[in-house]
Amino acid sequence: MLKLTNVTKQFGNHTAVDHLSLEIPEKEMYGFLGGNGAGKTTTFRMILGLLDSTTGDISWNGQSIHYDKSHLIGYLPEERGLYPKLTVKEQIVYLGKLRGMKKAEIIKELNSWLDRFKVPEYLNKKVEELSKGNQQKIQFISAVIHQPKLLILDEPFSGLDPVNVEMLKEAVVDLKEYGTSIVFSSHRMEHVEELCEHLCILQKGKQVVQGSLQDIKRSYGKKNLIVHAAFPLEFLERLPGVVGFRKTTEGCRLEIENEDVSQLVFQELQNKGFIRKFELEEPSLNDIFIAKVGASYE
Ligand SMILES: Nc1ncnc2c1ncn2[C@@H]1O[C@H](COP(=O)(O)OP(=O)(O)OP(=O)(O)O)[C@@H](O)[C@H]1O
Repeated sequence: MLKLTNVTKQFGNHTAVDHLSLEIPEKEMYGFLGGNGAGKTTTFRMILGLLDSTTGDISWNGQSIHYDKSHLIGYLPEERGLYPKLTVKEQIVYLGKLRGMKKAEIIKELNSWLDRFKVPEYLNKKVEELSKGNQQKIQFISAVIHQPKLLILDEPFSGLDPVNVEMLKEAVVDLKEYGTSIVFSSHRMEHVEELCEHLCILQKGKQVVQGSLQDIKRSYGKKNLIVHAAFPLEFLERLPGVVGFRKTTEGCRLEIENEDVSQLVFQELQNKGFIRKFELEEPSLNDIFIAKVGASYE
């Protein structure tokens, strides 16, 4: 289990990470969210031992994490860094050996990943000859080749087409099922919503939301109401309890204070004309993210 207790990182007077505490057990994918500059990469660097925390403690199964534990950890950084002139094989063999693996073992593992990603022909290609998306697959392989117990993925799906996103998602879910603890950062809320049971949202280094996805949604309270109708719906905006209104091609999407407000909306719609859809929805993670940090996303 990865445990961060009251971790703070200061750069001069600037507090990049402010009393961060979290726990990530085995077989768990933890969503780590925040706008630009929120402190995600700084946290990852502290977990990796590349930066020392100013105060607080980071431990893996009860022991402090040091840089010499790097074989335990796999890291896919946001800024990709492969050697363009090396072939895929040379590259991964080099990185695997740094993590204490034997050449034969590395090649076996690499071939199985290349097969899985449907690119076995890339084994002897230079990295610079591959498309950006395929380089991304190789970078992913370089992060998992040594079967790390803890995997840190910073924006793993950026730059990938939808087919490859699905392929990588399946790989990540399998690693989780296999027992890996995964920390996953993304600006794409729907990916986090799909993959993570627990998450936190950072703003200016502080956790403004944390817990299970289900509890976070429940405690947010507000719900969305989708209405499709054959008559104008603007009047709904003025009803008490309706806190947001967005016109859509087929009707509108309301944000309501709580689910009881849907009764009132339903009554107001009756006898006004044909209603094709009336549906109460949980708030999306995107709604919650925008409500909590939207004003200062940049
Ligand atoms: N080495 C450093 N020296 C000084 N300030 C730093 C350093 N590294 C990060 N910061 C500052 O710490 C804050 C957090 O940065 P960090 O890179 O961790 O954010 P992030 O959440 O990863 O953002 P993004 O989503 O844009 O990658 C920012 O205000 C940044 O300017």
